[in-house]
Amino acid sequence: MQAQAALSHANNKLQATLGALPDLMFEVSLDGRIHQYQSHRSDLLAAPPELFLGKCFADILPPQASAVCQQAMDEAGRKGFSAGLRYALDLPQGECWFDLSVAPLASSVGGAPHFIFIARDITERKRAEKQLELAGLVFQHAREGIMVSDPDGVLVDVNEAFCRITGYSRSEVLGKNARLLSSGRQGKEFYRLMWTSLLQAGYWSGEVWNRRKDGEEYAELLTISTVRNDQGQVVQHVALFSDITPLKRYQLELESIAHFDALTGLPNRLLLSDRLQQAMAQAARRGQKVMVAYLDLDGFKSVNDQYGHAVGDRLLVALGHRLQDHLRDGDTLARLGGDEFVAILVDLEESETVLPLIAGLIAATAEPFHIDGLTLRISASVGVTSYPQSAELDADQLLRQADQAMYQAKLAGKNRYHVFDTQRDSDMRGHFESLERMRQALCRKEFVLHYQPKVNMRSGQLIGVEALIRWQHPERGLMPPLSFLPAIEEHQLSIDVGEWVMDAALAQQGRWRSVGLHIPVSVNVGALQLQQPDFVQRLQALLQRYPDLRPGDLQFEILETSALQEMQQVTAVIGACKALGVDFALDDFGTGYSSLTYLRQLPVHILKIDQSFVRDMLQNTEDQAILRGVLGLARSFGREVIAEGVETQAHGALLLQMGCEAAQGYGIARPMIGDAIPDWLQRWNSHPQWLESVPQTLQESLA
Ligand SMILES: Nc1nc2c(ncn2[C@@H]2O[C@H](COP(=O)(O)OP(=O)(O)OP(=O)(O)O)[C@@H](O)[C@H]2O)c(=O)[nH]1
Repeated sequence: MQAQAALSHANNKLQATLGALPDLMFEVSLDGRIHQYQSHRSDLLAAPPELFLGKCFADILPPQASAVCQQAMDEAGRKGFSAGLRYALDLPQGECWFDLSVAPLASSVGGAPHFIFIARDITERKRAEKQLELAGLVFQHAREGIMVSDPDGVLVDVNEAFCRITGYSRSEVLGKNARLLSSGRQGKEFYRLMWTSLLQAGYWSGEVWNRRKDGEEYAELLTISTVRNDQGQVVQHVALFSDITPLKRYQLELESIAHFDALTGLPNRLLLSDRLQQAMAQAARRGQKVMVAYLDLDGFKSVNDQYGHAVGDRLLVALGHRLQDHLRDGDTLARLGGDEFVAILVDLEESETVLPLIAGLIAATAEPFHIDGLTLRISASVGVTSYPQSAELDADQLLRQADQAMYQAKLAGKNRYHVFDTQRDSDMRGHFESLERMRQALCRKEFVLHYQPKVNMRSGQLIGVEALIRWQHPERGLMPPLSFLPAIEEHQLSIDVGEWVMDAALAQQGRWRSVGLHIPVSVNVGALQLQQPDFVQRLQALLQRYPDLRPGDLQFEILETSALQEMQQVTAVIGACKALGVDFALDDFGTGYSSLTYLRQLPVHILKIDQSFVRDMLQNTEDQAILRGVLGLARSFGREVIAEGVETQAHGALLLQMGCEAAQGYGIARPMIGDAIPDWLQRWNSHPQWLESVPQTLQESLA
C-alpha cells in the first residue's frame, strides 16, 4: 500500500514536472509511431493531437524535420542519448526552430523499444544567433574599417578592413591604444572637441588624417559612437572609417587646378583675386600700401607665329621664373592667362619705393631668353596702381585699374610702365556705374520709344515719325535721352541700345500697319554704331525679320559730326543702306562743320535743320538768315529739308513762307507712345494759316 502511494506520488511529481516544462515531449516507438505527448504549447504542434497520435512522425512532419527525428532516434538507439539536433517547422505564427533531445525509454513491457523525444522551442535563440551571425559578417566583411575600443581607447576588436587600411594585423593592435594611428596632424584641441562630442552627444563624425603602419598618412572619414550599458556607463566606443585619401588627393588636385595656372604653376586669376583681397585687408590693418603691377608682353603673338606655340610656352614659363626672382617673399606673382602676369607687392611704406622694382621687372623681361638654341627678345608694358586710395574700392576694381594703366603704357609706346591716375578715374567712375545700370535697363526692358510726328505743314499730311528713346526708370520715372545716352556714347552698349531701338521701332510700325496705318519711322543712329564693320549685315538681318517693310519705311538720322568722322566709310554705309531701301537724314544740320564739298559728297537725302535756329527765328534775324541760307543750300543740292523745333503756329508760318514745308515740333505734336499715334492722327489738322500759306520763290526766300 505504502509502495503504491509512493509510486502514485512519484507519478504525480513526474506529471507536475512535465507540466512545468516549456518543452514538447513525445513518446515514440522505434517504428516512428507517436504514442503519447505532453505539452501545454499546442501552438507549437505540427498538427492537432488527434491527427498525430498513433501515426508515424514521418507522416506528420515535413521530410527534413522527419529526417532529423529519425537521425536523433537512431543516435539515441546507438549511444543511449541524442542531443543538439535541430529542425524547423513552418507554423502559422512563422518559422519555429526546435532543439531535439531523444533518449530510449527503458521498458519493462518488452516489444519494440520506445523513445522519449523532447523538442525545445529555440526560435528566439535562433533569431538572436542569426542576428549575431549577420553582425559578425558585417563586422568582418564591411568595406569600412571598424574598431571597437574600451572607454580609454584601448582596442578590443578590429575587422579585416581595419587591417587592410591601416596595415596593422589584428594581433598587433589589440590591447593597444587607438592613438597609435595618430599622424600628429590634428592638434590637441581637435581631440578635445572630439571627446566632448562623444561624451555629450554620444557620437562624433569628421575627417581625420591618420598614419598607416608603413608611416604613410591617409585621410579617413570617421564616425565614432559611444556604447553605454543599462546603467548609462560608457562601455565601448565603436569607430567606423573609410579611407578617403584618393578622394582627398583628387580634391587637392582640383583645388590646385582651380587656383594655379597649369603652364607656369603660378597662381591663376582666382587665387590672385583671393591674395589681393588678403593683401588689401592686411595693408588696411597695418597702415601700409599694396601695389599691383599688371604686365602684358609686347608683340608676344609674333613669338608664337615665328617660333611656334611650344617655344612661346617655354618663354612664358621662363619669364614666370624670372619675374618671381625679382619679387620679395610675401609678394605674389600670378598669370592671368595668355601673356598677362600680375604682381602684388606688399608691405610697402611708400608707393614710390616700388617704382624701381617695376622698372626692374621690365628690364628683366627685356633680357634675352635662350630657348631651344634660340635667342628671343621681348618687352613688356606694365600698368601700376596702389591701394589704399581716397575712395574705397575692391580687389577687382584695383586689378581693372592696373589693366587700364597697362593699356595706357601700350598706347604710350610699350616697353614701359604707366601709373594709374586715380583722380581721372574718379571722374570716370560715375560713368562706369551708370553704364552698368543701363546694361541692366536694356535687359529688364526699361527703355521705351516715343514717337514724334513729322508733317507737311502745307498739306497737313503725316510724313512719318521720329522714334525717340526714353528710360522708364523704376525710381526716377521717365528719363529723357540726354540724361543717359551721353554716358554710353562711346561704348559698345550704345550699339546694343541702338539695335534695340531699330527693332522696337520696326515692331511698332508693324502694329500700326495692322490697323491700316502706313507710317515711315526714323531712328537715330550713333557714330559708333554706324562705324561698326558689320553694320550693314546686321541691318540686313534685322530687315529680314520684317518682310512687310517697304523701301522708305525706315530712315536713319545721323549727326553731322558722326558723318564727318569717317567720311569715306560713312558714305559707303549710306550707299549700302540705300540699296536696302533705308534713307538717311542729317540731324541737327547747321550745328556742325558742314561745308559745301562735304554736303555734296554725302549721299544723305534729307537735311534736318536744328531746332536752335528755328526756336529763336521769330526774334533773331541772324537765325533767320542762317535758315534761309541752309534752305537755299539744300535746294541747290537737291536735298529735302525738315525743320525741327516748330513750337508755335507763327514758327510754322514763317518756315512755310521761307519754303520749308516739312516740320516737327511741339507746335505740331509732342512725342507720344506708339499706341497713341492713331488717335492723334485722327484728331490732327494742320493750322488753317499753314494750309493757306503761299510759298515764296527761291529768290524771295534768299532775299
Ligand atoms: N604660347 C602661348 N601663347 C599663348 C597662350 N595663351 C595665349 N597665347 C597667345 O598670346 C598672344 C597674346 O596676345 P596679345 O597680348 O593680344 O598680343 P601681343 O602680340 O602681345 O600684342 P600686344 O599685347 O598688343 O603687344 C596671342 O597670340 C595668344 O594666342 C599660351 O598659353 N601659350
